[in-house]
Amino acid sequence: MRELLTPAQMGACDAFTINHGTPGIDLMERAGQAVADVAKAMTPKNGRVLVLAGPGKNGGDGYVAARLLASAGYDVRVAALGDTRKLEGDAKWAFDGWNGDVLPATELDTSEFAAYGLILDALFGAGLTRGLDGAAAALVQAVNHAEKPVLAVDLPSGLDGRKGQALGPAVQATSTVTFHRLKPGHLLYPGRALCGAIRVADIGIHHDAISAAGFTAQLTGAYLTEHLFDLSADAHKYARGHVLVIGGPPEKAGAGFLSASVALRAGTGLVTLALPPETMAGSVGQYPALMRARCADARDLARLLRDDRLTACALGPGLTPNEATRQMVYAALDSKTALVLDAGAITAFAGMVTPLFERIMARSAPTVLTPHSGEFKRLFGDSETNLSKIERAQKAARGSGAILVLKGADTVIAHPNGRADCTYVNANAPPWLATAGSGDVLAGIVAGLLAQPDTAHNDPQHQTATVALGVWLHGEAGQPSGPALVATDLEAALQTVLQRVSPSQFIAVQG
Ligand SMILES: NC(=O)C1=CN([C@@H]2O[C@H](COP(=O)(O)OP(=O)(O)OC[C@H]3O[C@@H](n4cnc5c(N)ncnc54)[C@H](OP(=O)(O)O)[C@@H]3O)[C@@H](O)[C@H]2O)[C@@H](O)CC1
Ligand SMILES: [K+]
Repeated sequence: MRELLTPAQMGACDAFTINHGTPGIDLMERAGQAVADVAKAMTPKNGRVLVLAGPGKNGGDGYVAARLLASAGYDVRVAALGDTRKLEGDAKWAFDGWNGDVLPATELDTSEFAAYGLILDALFGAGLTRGLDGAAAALVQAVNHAEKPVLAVDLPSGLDGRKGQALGPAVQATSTVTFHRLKPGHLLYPGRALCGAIRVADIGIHHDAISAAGFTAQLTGAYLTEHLFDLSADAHKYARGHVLVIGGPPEKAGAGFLSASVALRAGTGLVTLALPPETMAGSVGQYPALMRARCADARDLARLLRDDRLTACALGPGLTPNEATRQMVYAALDSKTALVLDAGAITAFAGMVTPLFERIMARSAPTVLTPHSGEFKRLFGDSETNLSKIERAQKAARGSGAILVLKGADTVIAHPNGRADCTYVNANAPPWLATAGSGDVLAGIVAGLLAQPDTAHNDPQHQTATVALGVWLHGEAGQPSGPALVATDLEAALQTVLQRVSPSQFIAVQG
């Protein structure tokens, strides 16, 4: 269930299934049934349900659901947008199966919406081609104004299922039932907020359909923990990797400490925090599990990176975006370690990306860039308005040679190969994870995971899954604190999450 399908890919899955012998009306019947089942759970038996049916197959699902709800004893009213005489194919079949009245939606008295227990939005789904206007826009606005429970069929009407954006008005749903697999629009903001609670219903799509139609990305999840390094009981600490984190000046030194301490928590064997002399002086006694090294400039860094036991390096948290940082990034890019570039190390290259991308592309070890949307714009611009966030991350990964972590409430992870099986969307991050230092923690987790030996080999799927695992762990760790979360809480929370999901089967022998 982890593949994400664009509406076009979902349409191809429908067509594949139909071509392999399942009539389209069977798919529509199951879709309508799934919608009716959720509707029944949302409104009391015999309650009043208003079904708004559109001009295509989304409307068809609505007519099926109307029939099933009416036969289950609900008081169902159906209003159609568009000329029902123009309905064709499966949608016409579903319309013909509805025995009750159908009111033109333009004749609805929207002030009566408040009298319904549930509004079923079956206006537009996968076939939305443009922003809503005219009668459709007015209807959607009336639905939102009514402040009643709304169940959206497949997608809230007006929402683009590929991009997760609405060009015009869009339904604010309480719940959304979609079919077979999630679509990007269910996860990418603002789409995710429009969907409410999302359910994915099985409608009997052929099991080979996705391999034939393709998918666009995968949803992260607990399954990624299979990429956690499985510690053998007698593992030497060097066998678990060694991360070098570069810390910044005293006023931003906390960032490096956050990254370094969680890199250790993520399971790497050793972490060295490289600090400029003025920060070094003030840090004695803090974080005793970390090693420290003096690093005043790029030359010092190059010297530190000559230690071939280092397996990953994180650079950027707490660093000032300037020439000195650029030189440090170049020194790190010349090394053979996995590299995570974040914050100051990203912004330092605003408007001068060519030498950065050339050097990333020349590396054999993985390089990870972790921009939030502002940092992303500084490196890649923001002119590609027709691309979804997934497509923008894939394009930026291809253009830079880096594994891209485009952060946000809907973080996208993409490998430069652009493949869907090396692209992820993360959806477990609570809103309060957007807090000072949270990005530093993420950079540390990712570096700590990449440092471990399983990830050193050059398999793009494994590397991207490891980065995606880091993003997922960060989201999991962010959940328990609630809105009071501060970044330092994430370290202990990460420990709890890893206790829960760790693959190690250590059995203590008692005397
Ligand atoms: N067998 C299957 O495939 C299955 C499909 N299923 C269901 O089918 C749904 C997809 O159906 P669909 O492809 O007919 O598209 P749908 O969303 O109903 O809209 C198309 C209509 O809207 C119109 N229109 C578009 N944009 C507009 C706008 N801005 N403003 C005004 N009009 C606009 C467009 O007109 P046109 O663009 O041609 O002018 C066309 O008339 C899918 O979401 C799922 O619910 C399930 O039953 C499972 C089996
Ligand atoms: K809909």
